[in-house]
Amino acid sequence: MEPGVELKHITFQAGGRTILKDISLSADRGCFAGVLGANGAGKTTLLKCINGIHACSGEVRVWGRNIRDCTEKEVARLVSLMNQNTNLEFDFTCRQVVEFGRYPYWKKGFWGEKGDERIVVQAMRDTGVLEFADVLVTRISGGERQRVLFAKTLAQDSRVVLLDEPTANLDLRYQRQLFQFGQRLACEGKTVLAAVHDLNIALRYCDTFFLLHEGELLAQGTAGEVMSPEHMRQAYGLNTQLYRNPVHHGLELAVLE
Ligand SMILES: Nc1ncnc2c1ncn2[C@@H]1O[C@H](COP(=O)(O)OP(=O)(O)OP(=O)(O)O)[C@@H](O)[C@H]1O
Repeated sequence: MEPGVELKHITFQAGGRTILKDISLSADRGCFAGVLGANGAGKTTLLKCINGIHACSGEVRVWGRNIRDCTEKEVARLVSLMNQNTNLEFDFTCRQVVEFGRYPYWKKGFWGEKGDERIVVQAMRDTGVLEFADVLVTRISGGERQRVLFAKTLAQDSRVVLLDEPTANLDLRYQRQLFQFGQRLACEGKTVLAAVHDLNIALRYCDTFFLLHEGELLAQGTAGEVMSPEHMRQAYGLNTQLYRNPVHHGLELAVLE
């Protein structure tokens, strides 16, 4: 079985600079991967190469298909991206935003396929935003908007789910809920990749890690393989140590200075 996401020698250039340099990686179906790296390391750019927003050199394969051979709607059925900077300045209701997640399944000009309403309502219920369904998305808080965007991502029901700093505006309870959803999607067999700054939340919920540094893939694999003191020093300039949390017994990363 081919991996959920496979990148072969991806290079991306913009503004006269090479932002991603010869990246090859593979993420299995059913894995929840944390994409790590300092500010500017290339995490967002990498996610945008996977869903084809950025035209890069090399090969991007999703569920065994080269995304260059797919139509826009085929790509959207294969990959969804929850973006940290999605512009929601238009006067759509929260329900309409979530309904847009069903766009890849719409027949020409048709809004709301049969069965879509059930999927949309379920996604809003799961993310706790059903009560805002008829409220304009410009009238809710940043964290509530983030949850509406996640509901849209759930409604899109793609094989691969890309989350770019998905918990940036979320309180503790919804951060946990979102990562638990990531795990659930992976258990359903999807491939989930999340760009994350909070390494301890990544350690708690992700099973695979990719560490970027200045546009290059520094390490990929388990927490122990990726978050070694040498890699963390190189990527973040910090002395760190992985240890087992005595309360929940999972791995955590301590910064030693
Ligand atoms: N379209 C572009 N044109 C020029 N430079 C770009 C473009 N997009 C990104 N960059 C640069 O590429 C580098 C990587 O950006 P990217 O947003 O992928 O980093 P990141 O790891 O997601 O960072 P952060 O953690 O701060 O969100 C940055 O130095 C950024 O300034």
